[in-house]
Amino acid sequence: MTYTLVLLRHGESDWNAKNLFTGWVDVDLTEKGRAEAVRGGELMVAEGITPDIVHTSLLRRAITTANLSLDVADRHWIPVKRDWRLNERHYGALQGKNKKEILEKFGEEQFMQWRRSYDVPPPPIDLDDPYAQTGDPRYAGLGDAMPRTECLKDVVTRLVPYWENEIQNDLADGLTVLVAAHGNSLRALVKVLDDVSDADIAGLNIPTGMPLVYELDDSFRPLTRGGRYLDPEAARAAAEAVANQGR
Ligand SMILES: O=C(O)[C@H](O)COP(=O)(O)O
Repeated sequence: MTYTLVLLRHGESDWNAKNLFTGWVDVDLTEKGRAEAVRGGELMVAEGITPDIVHTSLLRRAITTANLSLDVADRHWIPVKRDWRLNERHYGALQGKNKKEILEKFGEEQFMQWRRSYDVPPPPIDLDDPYAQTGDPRYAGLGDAMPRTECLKDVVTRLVPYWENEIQNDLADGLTVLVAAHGNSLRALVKVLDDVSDADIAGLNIPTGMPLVYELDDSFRPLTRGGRYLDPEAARAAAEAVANQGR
């Protein structure tokens, strides 16, 4: 049995366009981001990929991307599951800060450590920071699990139970699963899928709005490491642009 898993990072957001660290701040898509989501759906149609169920984060940039891409594919009606475990990495006190300004203020090494190290989180966000999620009803059930910052390792830790229980269960039922999520929650999932080392994951960047398809074996291991972007040329260029953010 081969299972099909499609990963889709949301289209360009307002804060991607403004070069701001976003994390759990619930910003919308830009017009370009909406067009990317539509194009993602068109690519799935062209490849004959028909998602049977969609999993999203609790953030509107992922939810709207899923809706737009599924609408084009005439799959707007499929069941949906949403979970905070698919949210973007919480960017701590960097949320709302400009990437270029943080790079200039703290230097390349610190900037990259915060952005791409596996286990060094940014400083925690103050609970009264305007970009904290204090009191946000969608996280009311989290209690002590509510993060004030996260490194990628923290994201792997919170994502793995969701991958193993929710997503794998749907795959095992023979469903084609679409996961609409974020740059770093998808980096975490790819790390687990492809067994990428803690060091090498720093070099992996996920472009916005580009479907990445994994065919998986009975043990949910990829048949092809790294999966397959439906538009590989565009994905390579867009991933490069993500890598260079802040410069
Ligand atoms: O939260 C953010 O700022 C972006 O979605 C991901 O940012 P990064 O590529 O700088 O980690």
